[in-house]
Amino acid sequence: MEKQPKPQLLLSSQLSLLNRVYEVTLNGVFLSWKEVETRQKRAVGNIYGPLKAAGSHYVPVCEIISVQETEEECPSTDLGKWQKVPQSPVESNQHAFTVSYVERIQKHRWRCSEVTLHCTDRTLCLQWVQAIREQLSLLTIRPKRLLVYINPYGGKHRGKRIYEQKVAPIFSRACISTDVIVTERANHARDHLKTEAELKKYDGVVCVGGDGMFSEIIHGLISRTQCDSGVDQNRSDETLIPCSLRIGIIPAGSTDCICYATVGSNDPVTSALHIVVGDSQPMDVCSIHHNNTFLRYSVSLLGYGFYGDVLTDSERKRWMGPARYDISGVKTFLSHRYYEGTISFLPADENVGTPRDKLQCRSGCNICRLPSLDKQVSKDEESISDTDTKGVWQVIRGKFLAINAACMSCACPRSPKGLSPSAHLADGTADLILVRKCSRFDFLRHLLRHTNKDDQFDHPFVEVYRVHQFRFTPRYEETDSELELREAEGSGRKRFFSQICREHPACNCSLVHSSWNCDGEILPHAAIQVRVHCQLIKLFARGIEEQSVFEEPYALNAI
Ligand SMILES: CCCCCCCCCCCCC/C=C/[C@@H](O)[C@H](COP(=O)(O)O)NC(C)=O
Ligand SMILES: Nc1ncnc2c1ncn2[C@@H]1O[C@H](COP(=O)(O)OP(=O)(O)O)[C@@H](O)[C@H]1O
Ligand SMILES: [Ca+2]
Repeated sequence: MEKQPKPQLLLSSQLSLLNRVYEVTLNGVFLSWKEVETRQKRAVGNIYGPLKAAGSHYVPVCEIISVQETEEECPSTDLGKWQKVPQSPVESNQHAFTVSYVERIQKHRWRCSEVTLHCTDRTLCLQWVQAIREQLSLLTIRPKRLLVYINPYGGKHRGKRIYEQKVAPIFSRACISTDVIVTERANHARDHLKTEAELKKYDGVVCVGGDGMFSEIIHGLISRTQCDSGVDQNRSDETLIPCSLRIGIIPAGSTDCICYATVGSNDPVTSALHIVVGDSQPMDVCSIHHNNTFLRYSVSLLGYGFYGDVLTDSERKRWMGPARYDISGVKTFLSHRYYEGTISFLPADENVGTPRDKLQCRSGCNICRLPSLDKQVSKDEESISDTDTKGVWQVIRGKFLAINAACMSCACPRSPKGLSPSAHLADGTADLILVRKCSRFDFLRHLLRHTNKDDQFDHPFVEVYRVHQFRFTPRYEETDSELELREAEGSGRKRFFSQICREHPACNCSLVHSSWNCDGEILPHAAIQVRVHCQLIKLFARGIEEQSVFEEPYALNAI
């Protein structure tokens, strides 16, 4: 392996911290402070092992939040402290600066930590502050100005408080200026972004709320971007223009799966810190059309049958807060409804992996770095029968308890590995999961596997495909010729029965329709066409970090 050149040393001094002397060093990559060993301590070190690792701290410059000159503590209270070790020249000083930086704690959460270093004189102190600030100013990926939307009614109605108490102080410490809009109605944020917001003024948009609120933000931003570039969203074959502004999610909703699946936790402070350091995570977006009319975009779950019915029922119980999903989940499970229809899909190349390969998408994911692009764009219905070897549409008919498409894992606290644990955030594909009609007991086993380590796809009634595009037509909307073709395969009695049902859609037979749950919103149509747009948006996130990143902070040989 090629040896990395050592970064240039910028500043190095002996400064004091909690009555001890440290060698403090700044280079273009790290700020480090290492305790200076006294003879007495070295002797202890010989007994218990080297002191170096224990007394050394390394903070990557890109994880420093801010630096400021520290207001002096009252000298009289400090005096005793300083007098304890009077020999050292650094300890008689009163000048100090404080560096705030990212610290990793358990479960992928980040915290803002601080170190205050004391200097012999003010000149040295200012020199340090200036040197660190200069390094921070080179980090041009960091946002300086943000547009914040808060949904005050998301989740447990704590959005405003979460922002004011946990997020705003971090932004102000990082010298980020903000314009804050507390929404007054549903779609306020979407409409404001679409038509009014002066987007040029900002380096990013922050969404304080749940998946539904995030959905509003991306609808506003994507529509605005297409509109500004003259792209017609109603055409399902259009190549959409990626949005340039990044979006930060401060979780304050009910499921918050987009935050959880891109950061690894639902923690407002962690999200705020990912925004401050200027992380960037590209993300796929599905466009959903009904004939040639644009309906919606989706980034997480698109679910017909079970998840559609859970959402429809839970909307009536919004007053319950996040618990509504549990109550509606049990109710929907007990109703055990199945739906008949046809799904056709354009499978992805196998070199992007498969939904069952157990290769999870993590920070710096290789599959997302070289995404598989949907080269064959379907122009119309004809391509369903396209026999081109590059991408052949496949057709599946049947009775389904659930049809789910996951553009990413959809991991959330309810299901830590998610609906499709190996789905990728930015590979240009979605995982299409078909759960065929089965017994209640089997369906329960499948559902419960979302909550433990067992493979939820390892059932004979579950199929999963990695796709670029798919379509769904519920049986009651199939054209007469399609139905006749299918019914010719069945018995005359079945044909008579289904005809009756088409005339009585309210009866409890297999022709009753469900709705699509699209990132927590109900879609008005059951027959839809879906296409994945690779990396259409970017978040202030970096994907879920491997655990070892915080267990062994950084490769020390890079220093
Ligand atoms: C009987 C035991 C059942 C356990 C099943 C656990 C499966 C959990 C899989 C959850 C997948 C969630 C995908 C996220 C969807 C969100 O977009 C949506 C809206 O979230 P929001 O309310 O806006 O935060 N939430 C739901 C529950 O539909
Ligand atoms: N001020 C508001 N009043 C009512 N509804 C709003 C407001 N702002 C946003 N919404 C809507 O609230 C819905 C739920 O928001 P979300 O933040 O996702 O919370 P939850 O996760 O609890 O569903 C979204 O569909 C969003 O459009
Ligand atoms: Ca994807």
